[in-house]
Order: sequence, then structure tokens, then C-alpha cells
Amino acid sequence: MAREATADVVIVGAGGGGYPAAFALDRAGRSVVLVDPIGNLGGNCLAEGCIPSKAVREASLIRARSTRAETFGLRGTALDVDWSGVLAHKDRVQRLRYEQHTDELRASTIRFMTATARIDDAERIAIEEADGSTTLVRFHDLVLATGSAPSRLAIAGADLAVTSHELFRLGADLPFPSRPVIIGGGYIGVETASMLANLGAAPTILEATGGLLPGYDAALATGLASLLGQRVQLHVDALVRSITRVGSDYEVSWQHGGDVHVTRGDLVIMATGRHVQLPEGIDALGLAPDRAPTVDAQLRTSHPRVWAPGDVNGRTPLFHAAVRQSLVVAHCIMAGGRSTDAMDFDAVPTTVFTEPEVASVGLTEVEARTRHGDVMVGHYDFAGDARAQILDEREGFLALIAEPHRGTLLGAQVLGVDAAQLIAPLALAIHAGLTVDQLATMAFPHPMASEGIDRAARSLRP
Ligand SMILES: Cc1cc2nc3c(=O)[nH]c(=O)nc-3n(C[C@H](O)[C@H](O)[C@H](O)COP(=O)(O)OP(=O)(O)OC[C@H]3O[C@@H](n4cnc5c(N)ncnc54)[C@H](O)[C@@H]3O)c2cc1C
Ligand SMILES: NC(=O)c1ccc[n+]([C@@H]2O[C@H](COP(=O)([O-])OP(=O)(O)OC[C@H]3O[C@@H](n4cnc5c(N)ncnc54)[C@H](O)[C@@H]3O)[C@@H](O)[C@H]2O)c1
Repeated sequence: MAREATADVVIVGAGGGGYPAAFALDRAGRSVVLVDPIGNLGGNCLAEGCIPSKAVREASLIRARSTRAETFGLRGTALDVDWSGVLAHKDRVQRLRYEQHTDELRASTIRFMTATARIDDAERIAIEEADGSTTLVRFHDLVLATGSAPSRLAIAGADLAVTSHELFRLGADLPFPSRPVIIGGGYIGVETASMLANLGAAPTILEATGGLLPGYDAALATGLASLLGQRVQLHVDALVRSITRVGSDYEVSWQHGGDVHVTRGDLVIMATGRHVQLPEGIDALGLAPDRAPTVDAQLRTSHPRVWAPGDVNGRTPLFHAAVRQSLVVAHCIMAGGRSTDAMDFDAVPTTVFTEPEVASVGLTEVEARTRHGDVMVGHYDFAGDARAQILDEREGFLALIAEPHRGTLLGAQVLGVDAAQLIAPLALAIHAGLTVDQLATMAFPHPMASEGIDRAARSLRP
């Protein structure tokens, strides 16, 4: 017999889309039930996404820098890689963050349930715990923050490939892949190839479209391809057809035009995108079970008391975007459902943690021209940048795209030194509606790469 309970708000999924709302609503005095089978906060990002992948990447950066030590007048052998030690560092960071989240939960009055939720009817959710017990919770508002999961290609031998989940999960124990074949040249493909190459592997990327990072600004994508291509074997227009096992190796068969090619490796990593996850019974809320719910700027679905922040709505599937959306939802629920806050989807920065880094916000030049006709483009080349010269990482650029009349910033793209940091003030500038004139009259710190923002903006002034 199911137990019955009530809550002001039930939040399904405790990732970046779920837990920030839970804490904000809890602090505001709402009764909150938060449900996730992982048994802790952080969702995919902490379990097998952002955090563990960036912990491994950091080890790879330290090693990559060490191989260039002589440039800086430092002698000695390059660092050897102890892969199990690298994974142990990753696990330590994941555990540390899980402990921190456990403390945060304890300090709140959120009712956290390690369980899977399914929709019972339009007013109630069924929460099923591992011991088989079910609690039916009647809610006023329901937040669906159930995120996304890796998509596998429907090809022969797909099960022979691993995904980022097997690579980065807590306790991951795959042997170091010396010759990984990575299917997909999107975010995960290029980041994983870059970090494994830094650790001594010889990766191959097979990308189905005509270039890396489909959807990104063309100059960023081609710039990355030419630099990453020096360390990683890249094949574009490479449509993967099948995977077979050959002894302890794998063969990946792919088609390029009319030709069929085979690439051999010791691990196949499938990085071909993610699909949204929705709880069972979602149709009882009037939502489609097989596609991302359509949301407005408040993350409200077609049901006025059902909200869908984060990866689940498919709009900007990134952790920081999920967190901001979660807080928008919390503010609107606190205001009794009124639209007192809004998500600015146009100002979400995206960052690709390759070497070199790639980052972007707002419109690309092509998108800006399509929407606004004429645009101004300010350019800064890192070849002349003091910090880039000190680091001996002189390839790359920073571009600003502005509307020609007032000079309002519409977009920014960065390839190279500190791109992942530089994009944050540029996102703020777009969100705040700043003009290139305002950026040109700021003094950014010297000798840091942020001077490039000011310099690119100044290039647009008489
Ligand atoms: C390898 C990798 C690297 C990444 N790196 C970055 C990065 O560097 N920066 C960045 O911004 N983003 C990165 N991302 C993306 C980021 O992880 C996601 O955008 C983010 O986790 C989305 O948060 P979310 O809360 O919407 O969804 P999720 O994190 O997917 O959380 C959804 C939660 O819902 C739970 N859930 C699902 N169904 C149910 C149910 N029926 N009942 C109860 N609970 C349920 C799941 O267990 C999960 O914990 C990366 C992703 C991957 C895979
Ligand atoms: N730095 C970050 O913020 C970060 C890092 C990793 C992941 N993520 C998130 O995780 C999501 C998933 O990442 P992802 O890299 O799996 O997806 P993605 O959508 O970025 O890239 C998937 C790639 O696979 C290619 N592909 C599809 N079918 C193919 C086939 N048959 N053969 C060869 N290539 C094929 C696609 O053309 C595409 O380039 C991202 O969209 C992003 O939201 C973000």
C-alpha cells in the first residue's frame, strides 16, 4: 500500500536543473520533495560529466605544459602518466563534492528521496524507492529536471563502444586507451581526444558532418581543427557504420563519400549526442513522452504548474544554463506562478575545454548578418597578445560582433588563451546590452588575455 504525502513543490532530478531551485524554495519556506536515484546532488555533471572530465583534463594540461618546459628555460623529463592515479584524483574530486552536497542537504529541510519518480496523475507523483516502497506525493508545482542521457547510434556493434559515462563515472576503471577511436567530433569527442592526446594517446575522431563542432562559428571550428589536428587524427564527412571486435582491438567502419574505411583502436568512445529523459507517465500532464517539452522564458511547460529547467528542455544543455534556469523557476514559483524572472537564452556562454579552448556567446557573424543585415566585427589576434606570448600559445583570436548603429554587442567568439574565462564578461556584456564603445572604454588588466576584449572593441572605433 502506497504512503501518501503532500508538498508545495516536487522536484524530479537533483542535477543543476533541480537542486538550485530546491534550496531556494526551501529557504523561502516552501515544503520541497527532491527525488533522484543517484542519492545525491549534481546529476550527470558530477556523476560522469563536467566535473570528472575536467579533473582528468587538468592532469592532462599539467603534463602537456611539462612537455614544453624547455621553452620556459626549465629542464627535466616530461611527466609520466599513472592513469590509475589520474582516475584517483578524479574520484577524489567527485567524492569531495558529494560530501559537500550531503552537508548542504543536511543543513536544509528539503525532503530528499533516493528514488525514481513517475507521474501518477495530473496532481500526484509516485516516488518509488529501491526497497520497492512507493510514496504518492500531491504537489502544487512540479519541476521536471530529469536531464539527458547518452545517445547510441543504431549500428551493428554499438554495444562494443563506451560512452562518457563509463569513462568518467566514479570508480571508472577502464585501462588507459592508447589508440581510442572517438565517434563524434562534438563537445565530448574533441574534449576527450584533446585530453587523452595530452596524456600520451593517439586518438582518432570520426565526425559525420563536414567539420568539428557542428553549429559553432566556422572560424572557431576550422581554427580548432587545424590546431587539434596536429595531435589528433581527424576525419570529417566520416559516417560511422559498424563496430567489430578483432582480438583485443576494435575496428570501426566508416563511409566517406562512396568509400568505406576502417580505423582500428583499443577503445571505441561513442560521443554522438544526448537525448532528453522524461519520467514515465508524463502524458498524464499533457506532455509528449518522446520529446523535449516546449518551455517559455520562465521554463513553464504547456501545463501552468509544471516547469522543465535544464537539459530536459533541450535548449542550452550546459550545467551553468541549467542552474540559472532552475533559479528562474524557483523565483516564479515563489511569486505564485507569476513571471517575475526570465531566462536569457541568448546570453548563455558555451565553452569547449580543448587545447586550445573554444568559447562563444550570442550570435555568430553569419547569424548576426542574417538577422541584422550589416554588422561590425572587431578582431583581436592572440599572436600579438602579451599573455599569449608569455605562455607561447600565440594561435587564436577573439572576435566581437556588434550591431552597426548603436554598437550593441550581439556575439563573441574566442579561440585560444583563457577562452573559457574570457567568455564570462562577454556574456555579461550581451546580457546587459552593452555596446562596443563601453567595452572600449574599460581598462582590463595587463598582461592578461582580457586585454583582447578592450583591444577588439577599440578596433571598431575611429
Ligand atoms: C562528459 C560530459 C562533460 C560535460 N562537461 C560540461 C562542462 O564542462 N560544462 C557544462 O556546462 N556542461 C557540461 N556537460 C553537460 C552537463 O553535464 C549538463 O548540461 C547538466 O548536467 C544538465 O543538468 P540537468 O540537471 O539538466 O540534468 P542532469 O545532470 O542529467 O540531471 C538529471 C537528474 O535527473 C535524474 N532523473 C532522471 N529521471 C528521473 C526520474 N524519473 N526520477 C528521479 N530522478 C530522475 C537523474 O538521475 C539525474 O541525476 C557535460 C556533459 C557530459 C556528458
Ligand atoms: N564543455 C561543455 O560544456 C560540454 C562538454 C561535454 C559535453 N557537453 C554537453 O553534452 C552534450 C553531448 O555531447 P556530445 O559530444 O555527445 O554531443 P554533440 O551533439 O556535441 O556532438 C555529437 C557529434 O556526433 C556526430 N555524429 C552523430 N552521428 C554520427 C555518426 N554516425 N558518425 C560520426 N559522427 C556522428 C555529430 O555530427 C556531432 O558532431 C553536448 O551537446 C553538450 O551539451 C558540454
